[in-house]
Amino acid sequence: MKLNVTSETGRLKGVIVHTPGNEVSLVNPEHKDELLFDDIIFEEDAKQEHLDMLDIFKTAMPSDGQIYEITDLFLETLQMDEARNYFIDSLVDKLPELNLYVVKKELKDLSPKALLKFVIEGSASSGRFTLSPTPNLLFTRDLAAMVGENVLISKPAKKARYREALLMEALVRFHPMFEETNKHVIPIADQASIEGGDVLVASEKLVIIGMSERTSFSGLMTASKGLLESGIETVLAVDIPKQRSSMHLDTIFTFASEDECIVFPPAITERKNNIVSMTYNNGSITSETLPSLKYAMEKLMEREFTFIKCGGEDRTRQFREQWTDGANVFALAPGIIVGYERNTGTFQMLEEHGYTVMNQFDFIDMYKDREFEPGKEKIAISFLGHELCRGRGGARCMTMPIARTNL
Ligand SMILES: NC(=[NH2+])NCCC[C@H](N)C(=O)O
Repeated sequence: MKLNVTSETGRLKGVIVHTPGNEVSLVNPEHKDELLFDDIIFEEDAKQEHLDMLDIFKTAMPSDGQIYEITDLFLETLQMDEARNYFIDSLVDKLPELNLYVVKKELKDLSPKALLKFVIEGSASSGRFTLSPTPNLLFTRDLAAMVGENVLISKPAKKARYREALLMEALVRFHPMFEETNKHVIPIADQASIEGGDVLVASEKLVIIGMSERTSFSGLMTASKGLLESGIETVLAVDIPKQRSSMHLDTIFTFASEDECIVFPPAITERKNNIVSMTYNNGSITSETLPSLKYAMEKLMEREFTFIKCGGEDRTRQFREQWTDGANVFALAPGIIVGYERNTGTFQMLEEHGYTVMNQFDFIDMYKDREFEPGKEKIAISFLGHELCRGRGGARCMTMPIARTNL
């Protein structure tokens, strides 16, 4: 599969996900905050909700579309001696606070499967050494972002996500799937942070990056420089509130179609002069402050945009639905989106904007005997995610698209 993503809404052809496993059952409520979970989640239901979400994807994707489980890709990577050694060395060297040098030899002796289990769940069969689990692996979005044929490997801001990032780095570096892509890695400065949830690929020319709790100024600037050097014409930086509830730009702003976005009004439309556009001129970056995101997008993309309010008009509902990822929809094709069913105010707004609202089971049933072909009809598909949403992420957070085709 050729890896290439030049929009947020082009028809989805390839996507990397992680169906939650035992690691979420290992979250102790005493440590949930440092593990970036706001509650403990029930593994069996979370798993089922996730598998049901994947069934929607399978129904909507073209017949040659592919859904990859990230643990399968990690395992294939760690089966290569060179990759395994590289990964263990970086784990020991880059996370010195874990004192893993003590068990470095033991780690090298583990089978690829046991090593992966140790990294994700935090304990190896010998039980001699334990770490906290990595329950956020579920949010594959944050580990990297495909931008055109380039890949930006995230540098997480939070310790709880460091191990995931190292796995991702080894995956991109060694897995044959990334053989072409790994020649086009956007470099990020040391000690800078940037996470995939802050990177939105608006078009082949325009990337939007959130400056958030997770993406630092230097993360933003080095990523922007790399992207502009790789052929992106403009990067729009969006300064957003640095807070838990909106840790990434995609928690308050996502694309639904080529000219419609779902937005959380208090942090998007009610903020002014928080946008900086950056372009590249003869080796240096030129910047300009712009009054609003809508203004900037309309100017740069040369079309009008409709911003649909997450939660609808009622302010409390806007806040409640943003908290449960109402603004975090994922597009399977332009105007074909999925989001958590509980965000009823958001779905109502989508209906008012011409979307047919359907639940996951009706959608799957409707296309069980025929292939889904995206056409003019806009469809907002709702799915159950009462457990999943407690991890503070929605459909976009749980997906890392690697191939989309523009219709
Ligand atoms: N792209 C996203 N919005 N991801 C959500 C990640 C949520 C996760 N618990 C974290 O705090 O890291």
